[in-house]
Amino acid sequence: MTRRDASTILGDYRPPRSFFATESRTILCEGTAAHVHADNAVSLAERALAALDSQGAPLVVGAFPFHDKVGAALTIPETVEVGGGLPRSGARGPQPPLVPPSRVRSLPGRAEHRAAVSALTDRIAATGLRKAVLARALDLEFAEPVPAELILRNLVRGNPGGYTFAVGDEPTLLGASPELLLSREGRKVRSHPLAGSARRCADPAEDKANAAALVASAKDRAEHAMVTDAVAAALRPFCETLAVPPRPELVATPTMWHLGTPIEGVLRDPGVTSLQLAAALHPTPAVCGTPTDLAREVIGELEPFDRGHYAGMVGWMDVDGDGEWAVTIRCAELAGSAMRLYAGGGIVAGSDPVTELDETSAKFQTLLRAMGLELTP
Ligand SMILES: C=C(O[C@H]1C=CC=C(C(=O)O)[C@@H]1O)C(=O)O
Repeated sequence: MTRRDASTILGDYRPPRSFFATESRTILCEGTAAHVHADNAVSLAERALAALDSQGAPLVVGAFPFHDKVGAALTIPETVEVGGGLPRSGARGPQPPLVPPSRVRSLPGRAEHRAAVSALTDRIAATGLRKAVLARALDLEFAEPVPAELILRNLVRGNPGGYTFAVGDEPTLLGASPELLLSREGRKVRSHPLAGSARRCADPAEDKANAAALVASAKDRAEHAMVTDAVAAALRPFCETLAVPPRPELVATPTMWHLGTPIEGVLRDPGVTSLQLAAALHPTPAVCGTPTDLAREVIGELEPFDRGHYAGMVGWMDVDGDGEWAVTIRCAELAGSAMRLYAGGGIVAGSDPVTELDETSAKFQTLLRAMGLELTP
């Protein structure tokens, strides 16, 4: 493992290398010493640790998809470069030289998404389902191959505080997630569940009013509480102490306001790894729902596309079990000149189809802005 300047590391990223950055750390991985395959998150966690031990490698990186059935592969890289946090301005950087896409298609269409939200609220009223996250995919087709490295640089620059990643090749998973699923450093564990959203506005008064309305919204607080409760319940058995603030705080990203709850715990058994803990949490109701099985079923029925790596987890783990795993949201999969963006929102009793459609449209802006595209999908 080599230490390098964070900006040099970012400059060196190009597919098929893997990149992952937080506020305080930048990681670039190259080559594949070994793949770690598993068909569920729990066995992936076990195999990853065994592979790190047997390879004598510093860390494992990669992404785990939403559905277990897709199967997951993490990579033990041949070389790893690590740096500190990247300078981030929050401003848009130089735009990638992209001409607008020749084709834009929402899956489902806007009217169909509103209809699906209505169908889901009916289901919530009639059954034991309390929440499910309904997503849209946005397919963009360009005349030329899209440069992943330019989009990544703008994602990093435009999302201070985000977990920025680029993993794999054909497709490359790219994104800037605001949500920490799990980090472990020694015995200290952290999670930062987010749920409950409002769009940011250029007009400061309107922006402030949106934030105030979000904090005051009983619907959003209920939607948020389901995630926090699930995360706390999953972590508690592993923890000697677990601090869960009683009320969420307002979290700002450049495109969205969210309700967020910073959770911190101290592990009972220091041998439990970050990936084992992340596997115990995944999928939280921030991307699936409550109860999990009913939500997964209704998502499969109502979403007309495969989530791929969207709504999974992405990150790294070292040989001591320390690591950081972000929830794979505000992301896209890029293959040559074709790109699929994903955005979803939690639906609960009282969710409004038009507001929910607008929320997904606002969430797409993380990627669209990084690509210099002005679209309101
Ligand atoms: C599922 C997504 O966001 C989650 C994270 C924050 C807020 C959310 C919400 O308010 O619905 C979602 O649970 C997404 O961005 O695709």
